[in-house]
Amino acid sequence: MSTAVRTATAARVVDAVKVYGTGDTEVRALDGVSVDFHAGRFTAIMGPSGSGKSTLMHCAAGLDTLSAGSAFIGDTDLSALDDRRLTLLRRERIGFVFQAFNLIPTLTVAENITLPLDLAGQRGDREWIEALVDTVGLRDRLHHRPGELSGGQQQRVAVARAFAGRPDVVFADEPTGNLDSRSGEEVLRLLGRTVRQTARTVVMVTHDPVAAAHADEVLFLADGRLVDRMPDPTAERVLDRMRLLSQSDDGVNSQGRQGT
Ligand SMILES: Nc1ncnc2c1ncn2[C@@H]1O[C@H](COP(=O)(O)OP(=O)(O)OP(=O)(O)O)[C@@H](O)[C@H]1O
Repeated sequence: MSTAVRTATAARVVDAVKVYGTGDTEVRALDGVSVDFHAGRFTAIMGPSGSGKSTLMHCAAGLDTLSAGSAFIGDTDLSALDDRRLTLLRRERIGFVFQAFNLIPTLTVAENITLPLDLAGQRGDREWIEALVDTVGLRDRLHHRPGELSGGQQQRVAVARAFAGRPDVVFADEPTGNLDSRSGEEVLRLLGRTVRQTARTVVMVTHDPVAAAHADEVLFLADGRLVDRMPDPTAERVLDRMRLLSQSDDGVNSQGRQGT
């Protein structure tokens, strides 16, 4: 794989609409969202339950398709790709970290880290992978199986795996949801450090203001719309913003939808 040509925007969606169901059961999970995920930055997506966070992430990452609007990875319009090309793009240009670590129990840590590359028939950049192993602090665990590791260590393997192919962007969906606060903190610091040291891009969906505070910027969704952006967040400010959002959410529920 060629080293990616860095554009200012690693991923973006433009006028993104996602509608589930039809008629009475129709849900507009995304209702006209436009957002750039800047290259070399760590962005968190927050919002009340049902606000569209996971839908936005899945559509931006090519795991789901938009009903209207466009999603781009770099300059590639995902809607222009057939299933095969989309699978290749996900494999080669996107990394994923999920709440469940999704490691293969029969493979060693080292084999899990390079699995996406092995599946793609690529050797990968050895120097990069060696540096990643040190960044995640797992050099002395490389020949262990996931079952011999703590939850935090397993998620660190998943983080290394997500970055192994030097992806344009890593999407993380509640990456600390299954971890105690200390291990969660370690994984978040690791994500932040990897972004800063390697100029990679991370987009993370989270419910947790403390987790969001590790990002360079927090985006807030409500009712399928982007309602605010907060650079240089702190947990307190994120929490305050979320409180306001859930209050206005109550207002929307009782008084009908209000303009954003
Ligand atoms: N496959 C689906 N079929 C029907 N409706 C869906 C589907 N996926 C999501 N929705 C609906 O779309 C809206 C947005 O869901 P989404 O999961 O994106 O929100 P979220 O902000 O990630 O929520 P949470 O914080 O609870 O995980 C919700 O009303 C949800 O019920």
